[in-house]
Amino acid sequence: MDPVIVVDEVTKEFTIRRTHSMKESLVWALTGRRKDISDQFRALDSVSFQVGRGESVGLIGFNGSGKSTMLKLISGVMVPDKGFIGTKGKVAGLIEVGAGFHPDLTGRENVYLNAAILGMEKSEIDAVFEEIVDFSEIRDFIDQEVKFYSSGMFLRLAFAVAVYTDPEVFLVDEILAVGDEPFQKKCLARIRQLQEEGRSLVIVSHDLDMIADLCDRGVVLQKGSLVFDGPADKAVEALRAL
Ligand SMILES: Nc1ncnc2c1ncn2[C@@H]1O[C@H](COP(=O)(O)OP(=O)(O)OP(=O)(O)O)[C@@H](O)[C@H]1O
Repeated sequence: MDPVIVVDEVTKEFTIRRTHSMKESLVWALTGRRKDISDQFRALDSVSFQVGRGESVGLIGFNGSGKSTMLKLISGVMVPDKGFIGTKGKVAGLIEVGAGFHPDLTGRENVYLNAAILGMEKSEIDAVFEEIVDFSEIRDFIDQEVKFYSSGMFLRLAFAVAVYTDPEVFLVDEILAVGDEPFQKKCLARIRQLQEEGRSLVIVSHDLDMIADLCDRGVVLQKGSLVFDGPADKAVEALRAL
């Protein structure tokens, strides 16, 4: 396998800030503030897997199992506490829809901003701008500030920008959740096109039938640990049996 993503023994912990009673805080202060008063929560525990060039991998698991955290680590918006993550080629993602969008800028300005963040030159963006707008089908709103967009309109523009930036590796988290049915179909068709072009995909979704249909492989996370890595249909069976 020619890996484009390597995840090696990756651990990610979050600090949970909970409220403490007066007594707890007092005891903590009087005992010399020795023990850390905040709790550590391990969202990912020594997870390892690889994604090969041209492969489509579904990342599945119940709520809170660590899927989105894993995608954020692969995209580089978060860093692991332990372990190593490596990627090859341009990675584009649809992780938190609209996260890279600035609310006070228009759709048009955000397309340029996001595409530039994803490494495109202005001339390259000019060349695909019309296609991005056509794909998103929100031409009438492209010069409106995005703070007035609906969540579906955000998704449309964010998905269009991500696919037209020509990524080697495409990361998608619950892509279809807020899009209407015609747009979902269009996104799926575009994803299949990326697959045919030999791009690598990592998809997070609770739509297990779609994962089984769309992906070659499935990785199952349970409470932050990898519990299955194999053919997508078998991964879905493994998750349903948990
Ligand atoms: N920034 C953060 N600070 C604290 N805890 C976090 C943070 N991000 C995620 N977590 C915790 O890590 C765990 C894994 O979250 P994550 O979003 O990766 O799960 P998920 O598998 O994508 O869940 P879902 O299917 O519900 O979207 C959860 O318990 C969540 O509360």
